[in-house]
Amino acid sequence: MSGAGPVSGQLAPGAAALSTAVEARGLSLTFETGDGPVEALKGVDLSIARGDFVSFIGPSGCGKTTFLRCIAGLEHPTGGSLEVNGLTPDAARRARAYGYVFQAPALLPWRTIGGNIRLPLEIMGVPKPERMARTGEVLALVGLDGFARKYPWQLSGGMQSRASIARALSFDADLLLMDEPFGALDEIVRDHLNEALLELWARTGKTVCFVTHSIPEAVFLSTRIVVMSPRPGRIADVIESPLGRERPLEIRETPEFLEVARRVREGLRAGHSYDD
Ligand SMILES: Nc1ncnc2c1ncn2[C@@H]1O[C@H](COP(=O)(O)OP(=O)(O)OP(=O)(O)O)[C@@H](O)[C@H]1O
Repeated sequence: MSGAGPVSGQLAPGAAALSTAVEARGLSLTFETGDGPVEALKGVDLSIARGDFVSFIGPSGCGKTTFLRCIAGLEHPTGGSLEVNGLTPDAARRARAYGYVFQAPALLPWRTIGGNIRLPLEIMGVPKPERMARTGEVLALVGLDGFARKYPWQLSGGMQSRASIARALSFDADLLLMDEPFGALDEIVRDHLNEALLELWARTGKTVCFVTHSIPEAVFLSTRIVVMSPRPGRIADVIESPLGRERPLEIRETPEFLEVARRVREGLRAGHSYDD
């Protein structure tokens, strides 16, 4: 993803001095269901530094999406504490502290790509000239210059993913929450978007929370990998990546990379993740 220069970071009021983007202490969320309580998260302790790229990996139902939704203020924890840029998740949401990229691109089919990207800005009441300028900037940032007037159906799956990332970047939040954004794409497109995402992260310095089911994707992208296990949803391991920030795709064949992948796999096994 190339084109525009880095965009100015916009933080929640008072957040500029903070070095921590997300701070969870003893975080729990139990859903009351017809079949009884479901402990989607239990006793989660995690501190995410600003500028980190943190991946969440674990089997279905271990609480990855629930944790992201708690950060976004879309679910409310039933225990513990959670701060986002030093604010409660609700206050952070109102301060537009994050951009959210969903599993599917979820672009409105009746709006052009530019129209989709501008939508959050329209809702925020950003003046039209600024909206147009921002749209151009973020499209360039994800490598989609010249596609503003196209409709979603005119773009490939990979380009739609880029467009949904551009939409999440439109109001320049310094935290990007990404819930398995590339899960439905073929491997070659996914490789390409992984490289593009790393480049974007390097250019913008944003904090990224990224959910994935793929060990190689988690290891390739992250500065830290959070391995989760289910029933109850909790953190089984947190792995600090020894890999540098410069990461060509070939790094996946190096002994260092394979060693991190092995540790992630071990963490998944220790959580009995794929055995039951
Ligand atoms: N709104 C809800 N009501 C009841 N239970 C829920 C709700 N949302 C999630 N759950 C349950 O909470 C647990 C954690 O779900 P969550 O979607 O966070 O897992 P996940 O790790 O993201 O899974 P996946 O990899 O399949 O997306 C699961 O058992 C799920 O069924």
